[in-house]
Amino acid sequence: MCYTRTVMLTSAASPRAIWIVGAGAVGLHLAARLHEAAAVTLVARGPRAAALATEGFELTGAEQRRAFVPVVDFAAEWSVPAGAIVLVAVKATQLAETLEVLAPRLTQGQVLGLCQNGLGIAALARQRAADASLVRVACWLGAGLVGPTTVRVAGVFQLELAADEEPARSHMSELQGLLAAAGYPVTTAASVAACEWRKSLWNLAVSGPCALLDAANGAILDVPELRALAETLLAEARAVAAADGVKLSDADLERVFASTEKTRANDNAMLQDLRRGAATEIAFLNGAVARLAERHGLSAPTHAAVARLVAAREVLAGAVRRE
Ligand SMILES: NC(=O)C1=CN([C@@H]2O[C@H](COP(=O)(O)OP(=O)(O)OC[C@H]3O[C@@H](n4cnc5c(N)ncnc54)[C@H](OP(=O)(O)O)[C@@H]3O)[C@@H](O)[C@H]2O)C=CC1
Ligand SMILES: CC(C)(CO)C(=O)C(=O)O
Repeated sequence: MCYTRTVMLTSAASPRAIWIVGAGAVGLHLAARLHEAAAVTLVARGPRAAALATEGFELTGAEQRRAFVPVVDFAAEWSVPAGAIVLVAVKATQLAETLEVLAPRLTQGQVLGLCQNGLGIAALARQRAADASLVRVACWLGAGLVGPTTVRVAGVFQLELAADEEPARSHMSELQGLLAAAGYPVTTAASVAACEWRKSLWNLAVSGPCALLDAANGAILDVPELRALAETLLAEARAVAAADGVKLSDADLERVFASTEKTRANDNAMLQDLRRGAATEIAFLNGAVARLAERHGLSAPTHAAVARLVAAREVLAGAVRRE
């Protein structure tokens, strides 16, 4: 079933077409803000696709907006218009299967923005969508789906973009302008790897420990043992990042605690995933650091332990089956 209404993009004055694949918390936040400045189409799946097409969607909490944009069902026959910027806002765990279907629908050089948290996201996309112009979009925001068409927003800090080569870098500048026009503070990182590491630091130090203890983010600041654990995780991450060619600054590490202060009441996404028995992104976070450490002849034992414990919780929560 395809719910697309006709969007004509013919004249130079037409708004830029932006296709957002994945209509969850991040996808709907981007759609709600961007649709005033661009011609946004959502690619959704399952019953959510029909609900979004008939009811639209809303942001609640720290940001209140209602929006209504064209919706395409992922399971239908569809193709992406050649000039469209495509933002992929599915979970890291859903990226490979999504790109399997999306990549053949892209034209050579099409801009692909990757919104996932985690390390190795751009590398995965390079393997699956080799002809696309990849732009990394790190989302420093807190939001969660509280219904099929409702997103609760906890706070929006910034988006950080990165691209490693032309023409992706030029496309990144255009995307930066569109996102800024939509009200996001937008910065850029020196490289895709730096962008991935800088954003992942927060998730590496906070998400796993709080998810394992069923605690809100603030526990990292309030419980000295957890703060010490977070500092150990950050120190290990910094050494592995350096071996990976990314120099993380003291400010990058300190920002983890400042962001936690601003989101102290939030239950992080990994905790929410475990609570609802869903797979987490641990393999792209602490698990990825442990693997990279090994590749560089280092060890990151604390990341390895957190990754194993979260993986065990996934099994116990019924999110993944033990083979
Ligand atoms: N939420 C947040 O505050 C933040 C999230 N991020 C990152 O952004 C990414 C997305 O997170 P979030 O929005 O929270 O996740 P959600 O689970 O809320 O949204 C992902 C959406 O993508 C849909 N989806 C998955 N595969 C497909 C597909 N092939 N076709 C169409 N739709 C698909 C999912 O559908 P279904 O429900 O059917 O699985 C779901 O609706 C993650 O990597 C996360 O780490 C980064 C910073 C902050
Ligand atoms: C804003 C912050 C740091 C915490 O909510 C985040 O970006 C995340 O949850 O991934």
